[in-house]
Amino acid sequence: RMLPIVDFKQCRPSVEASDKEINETAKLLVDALSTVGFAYLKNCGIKKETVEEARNTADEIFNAPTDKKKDYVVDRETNFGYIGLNIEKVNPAKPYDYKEAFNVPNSALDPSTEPKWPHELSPNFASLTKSFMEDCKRLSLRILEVIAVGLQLKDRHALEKAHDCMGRKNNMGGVRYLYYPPIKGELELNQERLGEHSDYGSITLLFVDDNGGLQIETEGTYKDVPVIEDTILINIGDALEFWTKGKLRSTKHRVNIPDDEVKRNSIRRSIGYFVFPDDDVVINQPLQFKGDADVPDPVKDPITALKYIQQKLLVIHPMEI
Ligand SMILES: O=C(O)CCC(=O)C(=O)O
Ligand SMILES: [Fe+2]
Repeated sequence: RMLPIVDFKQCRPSVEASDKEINETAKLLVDALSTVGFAYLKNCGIKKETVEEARNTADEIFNAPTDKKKDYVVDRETNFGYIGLNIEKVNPAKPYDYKEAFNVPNSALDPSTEPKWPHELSPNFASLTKSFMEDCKRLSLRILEVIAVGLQLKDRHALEKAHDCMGRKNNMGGVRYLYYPPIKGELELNQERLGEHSDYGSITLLFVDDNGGLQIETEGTYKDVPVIEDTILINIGDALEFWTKGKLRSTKHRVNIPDDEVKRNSIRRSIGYFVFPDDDVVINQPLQFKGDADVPDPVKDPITALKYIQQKLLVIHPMEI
């Protein structure tokens, strides 16, 4: 097994943990995230049923006829909505991804916005997604605190403070439902279900189903990440790798098209909860570690999370379905 399993039982959002317990978990988690860049999280506090419900309500969208789904095609301004099969390349050097997706960015939860929720296709999608995102936010803030402890930051709440807008506007994170249909017809050479990429943000919570198929790059080759029941996956994104000057590792990963007939004919589903620093967080401002001298001056050439991530997004151009 390549990825460590980190038991989050003592650190779950609703639990009062002792410093000793937090420190132990923090060490294991940061060890994993600074080497492999991925870890399994056990006892994360989000119920299996909650994830199942969210998945099932998203299935109602994916199972709708194509012309219905077209009504909810992703809005390029807000990033809210549906992305069809063979539309997006997360690896621009590869053919289109053999996947469908539905994006719900954090801004969709802001009271000031009116996203076009697909009530007609899935009546409970909006409410279940909102409460799922609320759960993910709580867990993510807790994980950020534990990571800050593991990194020995001067202020153990420094990372949480940089994510204050999670779940509303001015933060590029959000949830993405992924739906990988059975493989049919001609494929392009080297086509994947999801091309090689690293995530852009701080951390990602990944909820995969039982089908397997995720692979991560280790020492130049892609290796299968086995499914472990009752765990979720967590990984580091580019912005946090950049901010920590490489202490935490953003590892490339993909979902390949399986050779196995049964797997090719199965639907695979996953949900990613993407955590990003708030838009205005300056991620080239060095983090402060315990023992560091006094607070340094603000950098002269600030790179905000928004600027950093927008630059990365330029390489992906979703088209109309
Ligand atoms: O579907 C998966 O397991 C991986 C999803 C992923 O890596 C992503 O959406 O960034
Ligand atoms: Fe990813």
